[in-house]
Amino acid sequence: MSDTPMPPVPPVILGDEPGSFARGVLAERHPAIIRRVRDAFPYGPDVRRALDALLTSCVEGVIEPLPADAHDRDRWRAWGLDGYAGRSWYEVPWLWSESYFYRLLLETVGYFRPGPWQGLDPFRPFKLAELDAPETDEELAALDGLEGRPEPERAQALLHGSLWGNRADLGFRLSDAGARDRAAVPGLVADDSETLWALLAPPQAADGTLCLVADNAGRELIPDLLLAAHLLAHGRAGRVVLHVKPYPYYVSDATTADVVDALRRLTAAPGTAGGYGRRLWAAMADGTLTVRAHPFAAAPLPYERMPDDLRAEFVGAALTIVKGDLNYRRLVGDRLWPPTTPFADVTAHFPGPVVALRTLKSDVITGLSAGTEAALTAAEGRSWRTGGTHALIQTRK
Ligand SMILES: O=P(O)(O)OC[C@@]1(O)O[C@H](CO)[C@@H](O)[C@@H]1O
Repeated sequence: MSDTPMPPVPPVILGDEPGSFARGVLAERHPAIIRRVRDAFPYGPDVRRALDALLTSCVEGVIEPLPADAHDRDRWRAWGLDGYAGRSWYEVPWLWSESYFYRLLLETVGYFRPGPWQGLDPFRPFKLAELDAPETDEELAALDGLEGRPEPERAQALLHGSLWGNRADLGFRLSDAGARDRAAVPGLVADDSETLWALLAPPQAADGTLCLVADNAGRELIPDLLLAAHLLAHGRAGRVVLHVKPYPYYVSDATTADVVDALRRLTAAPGTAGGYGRRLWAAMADGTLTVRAHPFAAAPLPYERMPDDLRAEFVGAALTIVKGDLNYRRLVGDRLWPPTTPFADVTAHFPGPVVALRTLKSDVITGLSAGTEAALTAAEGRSWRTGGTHALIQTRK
């Protein structure tokens, strides 16, 4: 914790401000996602009608409750559903309305219901296209060039692979045609990687558990797994627990099925990548690498409100790495903090040392120096916050 007193806590972000990024996600990104899903599957007339109704509802309607027999209705009620049902999507916390949108989309396509579409990930075609892309082959082939380099250099390269892999967020790309082509800006807006490596220094780190809170599947998850394999192989972690989503979420968020797809992709790859894949497969088989899919991973709430069982897992970890933009919003609180608010202050609630690896794709930001904030704003106005071209590594010991 820093010594300076915390400034007043700003209110949570809502989607009601015209022209705001949050409103654009609700009014434009969500309808675009529904259309893409509708086009990607030969759903029958009932599902199509339901998707059309959801599209209308999420743009101009109100939040509908879950069906009375939904398996997780009580959970969503505990997460605030009763207070928000019947209200406009735009006037409740943005984090909540986004999360609930994905839950309702799964309801609409019959993901949780006994029937032909049960368990079929509506985002799977997009995830597979990403995994099969030639760019993935190129990224895997680049591992051969790292062989023989000193270990710290390889570790740093894999850390950056995992960090910048966070640009591969399909929700972001599906609704922002230019996102893929915009160049990443190599300089990080915050870089605590030295502290991160100190926390993962061998030999002490070799006994510790690393929690890796994953974000996107495919081209983000593969470098996450490569980083995990490297840390295990070099005494920087004794055990890795990979936290994924319990069901499809935010289009490309990783589930257990996506971990398996990524591992199969790796094991089938030639050269160095295939070796990483086989070691990771063996690590899952012997329990050195485990996967967790806690319901709270897809909760519409900040991590400050995590349940005790999940808290206990993070308490036991030597370090937790939290990937991505949404997890960052949940970690620091989905609020328009003054950008110089210390990261250590807003993550003081987190049980144990924590590192955020994130490309900037929403308005939330903390932990910048005044000079960095001023330079970014002078050069780009507000777009540096949401364009996905900047990244950060922030640590709280
Ligand atoms: O968490 P990720 O994959 O890095 O990004 C998720 C994201 O695209 O979705 C949200 C808006 O829908 C934003 O927080 C962010 O831009």
